[in-house]
Amino acid sequence: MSDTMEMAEDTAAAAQAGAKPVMMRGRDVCVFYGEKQALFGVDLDVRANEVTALIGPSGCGKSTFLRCLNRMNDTIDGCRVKGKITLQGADIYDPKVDVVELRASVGMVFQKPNPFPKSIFENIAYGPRIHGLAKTKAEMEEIVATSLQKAGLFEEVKDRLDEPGTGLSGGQQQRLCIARAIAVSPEVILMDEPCSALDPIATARVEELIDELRENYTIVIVTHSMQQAARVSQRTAFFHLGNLVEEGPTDDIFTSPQDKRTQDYITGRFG
Ligand SMILES: Nc1ncnc2c1ncn2[C@@H]1O[C@H](COP(=O)(O)OP(=O)(O)OP(=O)(O)O)[C@@H](O)[C@H]1O
Repeated sequence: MSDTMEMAEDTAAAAQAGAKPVMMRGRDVCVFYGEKQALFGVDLDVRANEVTALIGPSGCGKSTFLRCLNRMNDTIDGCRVKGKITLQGADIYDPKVDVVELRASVGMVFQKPNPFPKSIFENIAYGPRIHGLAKTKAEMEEIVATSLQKAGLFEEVKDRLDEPGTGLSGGQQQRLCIARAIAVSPEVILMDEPCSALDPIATARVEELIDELRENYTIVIVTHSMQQAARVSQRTAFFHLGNLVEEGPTDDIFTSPQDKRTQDYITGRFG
């Protein structure tokens, strides 16, 4: 079946079942770092306008899977990805895919806020500029303002857009990085432990933001905190030793996991 037909069937089936349509789909995803296999045949659907949390003990392959979704693993020497991953039905590993465009559609926010050593304005304007999204200065100012608004940062920085992004607090820097991802109009935002370097107040602010963003974007978040997964996600996927053990609605995973390994992890028997 063609990717487009598969996608049309998914959308129809999802609508009938009251579920959100599939935005990204991984099938039989295997990842190798040199000889070492890090992921074993992962099948996972990421649904539109939902937050999907990837949880599991250290080294289980959460970040590896996340990086497959925007081909960030391409940048790691010796890393090979097998299987199929689609974005809105289109194979993202097709040789014709422009990886820079893909990473605009599937943006990424990292563990440690990493603003460029430039002004707040330039941090946001850089992506739209290289993607040719603004024809005039006024259009660029509009994109910068809207992106900062969507990331809940505009009010705090509107009077100092020409000051360095690195001068903001950690939580503000992380929201700046989220605004930077938003500025190039992504479909999906990947977040790799986005709160692990933040204090509880900044964490709460970013978690609220994630909840707001789901209205317009699809979010996949790697988190070590089960409380965070429970607070922010609608679906949770539990990984263990490179395998996807189970996935489903977050409430089900936390209240009635099907697999003993999931149960042991969420009850704190290992981690
Ligand atoms: N660049 C790399 N080179 C070699 N091996 C790697 C690399 N990145 C990850 N691995 C290995 O792949 C496996 C999965 O790692 P990954 O970072 O995806 O797990 P994780 O669940 O995100 O872990 P953590 O919660 O500690 O961040 C681990 O055994 C890890 O050592």
